Amino acid sequence: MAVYTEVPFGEAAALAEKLGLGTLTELRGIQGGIENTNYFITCVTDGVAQEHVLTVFERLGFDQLPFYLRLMQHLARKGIPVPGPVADGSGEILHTVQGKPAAVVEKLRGRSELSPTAGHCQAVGDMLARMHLAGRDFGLQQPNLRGLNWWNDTVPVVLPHLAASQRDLLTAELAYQNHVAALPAYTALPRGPIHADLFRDNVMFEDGRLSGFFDFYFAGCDTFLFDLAVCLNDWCIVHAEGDDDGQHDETRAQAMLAAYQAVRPLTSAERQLLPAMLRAGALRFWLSRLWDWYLPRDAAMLKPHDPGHFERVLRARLARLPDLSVPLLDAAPVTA
Ligand SMILES: Nc1ncnc2c1ncn2[C@@H]1O[C@H](COP(=O)(O)OP(=O)(O)O)[C@@H](O)[C@H]1O
Ligand SMILES: N[C@@H](CCOP(=O)(O)O)C(=O)O
Repeated sequence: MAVYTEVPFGEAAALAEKLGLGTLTELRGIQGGIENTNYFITCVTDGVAQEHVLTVFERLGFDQLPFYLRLMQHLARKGIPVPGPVADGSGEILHTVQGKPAAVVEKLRGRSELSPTAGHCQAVGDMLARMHLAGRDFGLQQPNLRGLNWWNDTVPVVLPHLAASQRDLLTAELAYQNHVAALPAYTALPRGPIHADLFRDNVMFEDGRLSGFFDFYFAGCDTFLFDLAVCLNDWCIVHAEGDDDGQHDETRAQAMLAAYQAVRPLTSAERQLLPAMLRAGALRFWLSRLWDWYLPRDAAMLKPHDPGHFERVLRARLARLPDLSVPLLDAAPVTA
């Protein structure tokens, strides 16, 4: 668990009261997560206890946060199961805790599904496509802050820590992704607000049904295809504790792709660039994990993710392109 900022009970209680949540009775640091400080807060009003999540943002600034919080609000209002941020009396959803930006959002029901079936992947593909459609008329713009520019800036920072074969792979893949970004097909890819980190631990299921997407704090405007590739790389691979080889599980991958396409069919440019985006998704998380690993921040409890996993995923995407031939669908696309 990462608790970078210890929040005094009194300060959390004052915020809860300001937000009309009632009397704070419990403030509990959350297991899991790596980026921000998170607490479950329990508040009581008229004898009824309700839980929310208090997030103190560690890297994102006051100027960047309205994009994420308003996006969550926008999607929640459009029926996408996303935790809505709690506003104060004046409608403000961005707050301050320990001098840092903070938000309080609804607590989703359910739990993460770390060993997903094809059914779970189907549910995620369906909701991901609905989310992409629902985000098309969102008014704020912000780039994916962990996109190509960040990769170009960060690769030189981690290279000195790596073995020669890793340096070669990272450098070559970065060059390839810069090449892809300049292709006309890439420019033609449909774009909009994307989650950009929709891993298994950022989705909740309750009684087998998808109950929500959360952790939008890596979201940004980017290609929908990148978002889908990030999901395929996490939800639809053969997971073997400690020694996975990054290979796709074809059944789950097809389930996710088919469900996504039943809502928003991929364009020809997207079909063409899916393999490149699978590589991009692997590069993105290999790089951020290397960065967290070799340049760690102080946290009360923090378990960095294994960078080697995404190195294996990237090598697997290079060695064998998965058979992700996109099935032709009869289903009429859903419009938002
Ligand atoms: N809205 C929410 N509803 C329920 N649980 C949540 C919610 N937000 C966060 N959590 C819990 O907190 C953990 C860490 O949150 P996460 O957003 O992944 O952290 P980080 O901000 O560090 O990325 C999650 O694994 C989940 O258990
Ligand atoms: N999903 C990323 C890490 C991002 O942090 P989290 O808060 O979603 O755990 C990864 O697995 O590297």
